[in-house]
Amino acid sequence: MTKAAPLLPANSFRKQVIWAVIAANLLVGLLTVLVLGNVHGFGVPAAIMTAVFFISASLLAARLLLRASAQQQAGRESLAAVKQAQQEGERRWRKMFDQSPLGAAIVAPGHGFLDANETLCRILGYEREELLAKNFRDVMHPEELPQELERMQRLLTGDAEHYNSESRYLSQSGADVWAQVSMSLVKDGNGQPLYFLPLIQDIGMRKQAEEQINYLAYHDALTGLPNRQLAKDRLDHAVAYASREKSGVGVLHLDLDHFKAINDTLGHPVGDGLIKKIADTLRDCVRTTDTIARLGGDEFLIILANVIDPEIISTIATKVQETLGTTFKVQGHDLTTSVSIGIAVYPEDGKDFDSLLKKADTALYKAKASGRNTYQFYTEQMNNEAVEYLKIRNGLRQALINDEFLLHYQPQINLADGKVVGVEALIRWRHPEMGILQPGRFIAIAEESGLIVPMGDWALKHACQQAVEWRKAGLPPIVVAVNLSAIQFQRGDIEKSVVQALNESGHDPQYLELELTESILVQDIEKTLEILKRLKSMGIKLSIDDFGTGYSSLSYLKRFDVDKLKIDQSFVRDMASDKNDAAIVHAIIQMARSLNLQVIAEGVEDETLVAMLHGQHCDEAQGYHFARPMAAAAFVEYMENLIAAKAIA
Ligand SMILES: Nc1nc2c(ncn2[C@@H]2O[C@H](COP(=O)(O)O[C@H]3[C@@H](O)[C@H](n4cnc5c(=O)[nH]c(N)nc54)O[C@@H]3COP(=O)(O)O)[C@@H](O)[C@H]2O)c(=O)[nH]1
Repeated sequence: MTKAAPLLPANSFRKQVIWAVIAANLLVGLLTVLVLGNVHGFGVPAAIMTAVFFISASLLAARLLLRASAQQQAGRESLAAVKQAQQEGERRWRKMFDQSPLGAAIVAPGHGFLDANETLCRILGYEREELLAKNFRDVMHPEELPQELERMQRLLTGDAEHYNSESRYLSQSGADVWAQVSMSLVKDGNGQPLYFLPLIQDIGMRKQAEEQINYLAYHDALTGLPNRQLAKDRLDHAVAYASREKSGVGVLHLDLDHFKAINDTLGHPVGDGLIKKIADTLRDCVRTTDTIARLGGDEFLIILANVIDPEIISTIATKVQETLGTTFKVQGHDLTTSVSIGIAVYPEDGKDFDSLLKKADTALYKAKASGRNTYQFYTEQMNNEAVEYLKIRNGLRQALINDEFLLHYQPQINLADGKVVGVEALIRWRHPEMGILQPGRFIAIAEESGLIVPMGDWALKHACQQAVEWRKAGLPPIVVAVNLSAIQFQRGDIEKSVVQALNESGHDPQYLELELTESILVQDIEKTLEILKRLKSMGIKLSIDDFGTGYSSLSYLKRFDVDKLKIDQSFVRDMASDKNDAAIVHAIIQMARSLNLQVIAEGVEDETLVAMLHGQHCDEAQGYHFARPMAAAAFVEYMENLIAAKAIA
């Protein structure tokens, strides 16, 4: 607009000239009328006609002149406007180029820099002159160069018009610069390449965030070790490599023994500290080509790649056990731990992560079950056991809902007069597929899952109800002994369960005996003492089961005010042939007598044992010699037979 302003005076001057011409023509017209009319003798009309013609012609000429002038003027104006617009466009483009938040450059088809804006200089860390002295190839990352040149070549050959890519560049200091590039090729009117126009956005922050997210997705936050996802990836690679090289892969599943106790007693920060130290220690046990991963909690995974001699797996397992067997100092605590290891091997035990880990897990379970601090290779036999284990574990909850449990009762005999003084209630499971299962098959699993609590409540309730029914059926009053698990003391409300079982059934507490294991008495002693005191005050009897196999401490016998010791059947069974067992049984009976406790021997299978126990003044006995555990109805029959036999005698 500033350049258009001087056109106006020229325009009005031109109009003034034209109007002057018209005025002159009019004047000439008038003079013509006067001269022709007066001098040459034209008649007035003819003179007027001539003048009118003259004037009209003048006016027409003036109009044409004016129009032509206006058109000429407009042409000149539009040319100037185009020029002005062009200049304006260039100015805008330059401003955009210079001030763009994107790095921009003009690069010759031969890759030399023709121009570069401030942002690009800043992204790459160059002064403008320095950058313009470079070639575009100089700032490309060597690893990206071949692809990037190929893409640019495609623009030159017309195979592509434009491309976007994420590429690495090199900054002036040699650091990697991640950028999003949008590249176009500008051509002239004949389609000949003029220059490349790359627009470059620094995406370093985004890449950093992506890398961080990626790292977290594949690593354990506490130890920095690969997590399960990355372990799977590494195992897949190790298996692919081993398959090409005809070698093996060892998968070692580690689980720390009794780690929970450290967490529970010293707190989670100490537990975490120990896990970190163990992770560091494990790193030193294997080659850099092997993988140590943390699967969570106290579980680790070692992947031994390219195993040529399988012996190496045992060697590493032993090394790991020995190394982790040392003392770790964590927050001022000296901690010792041990580890159980389950091992599966590619290709024998599986070909993928899931099957190898599953088998290593099965072997780990076996290692735990066989006393911990050991390692076990997977065997097919373990698989059968694992399948059964899972079947039982999954079926237990349903068994409670479907009322699949039942109690059998084994008589307890007074050795002095041969009378039945009690029964032990022993649980069984009528499994829908596997038939009647003995407690040895499922009690430990029920303890592990916590289901022993509702199962124990069920046994208490049904044993009390049964005792009441027997009384109603006319049997003499006898004590019913119910086994309790340590887990019922830890996780359940045993006092409430007992009271409820007694109240609901109406059973006399004097005829209820609770069989406790020694492990119950050594856990949370003060709390257990209080509970047992209250139960005893109700008239309930307490016996200690499997006596001799545990801590066998005299102090707790006194403190807990128990009524009876039950000598474990492992001593009773062989006491006739094994002097040591005989001595242990004798010592337990003597100790019980001196503490004024009743004593019962379990596992009595023959008359010789009965005679020996009677001779040593053992109070009671239980075993196959008298009767096997039996169903409630069978017990009624058993008792009626006994009573009838006595009556006849
Ligand atoms: N927490 C709970 N534990 C329970 C419950 N019911 C049972 N159990 C525990 O299971 C253990 C195994 O019981 P079971 O398989 O029934 O075996 C008992 C007897 O059948 C067996 N026994 C008895 N006499 C003999 C014999 O002469 N020879 C021989 N080889 N075995 C015999 O001993 C088991 C009784 O042992 P105990 O309890 O130590 O007296 C069992 O030990 C219970 O701990 C339950 O409801 N809850």
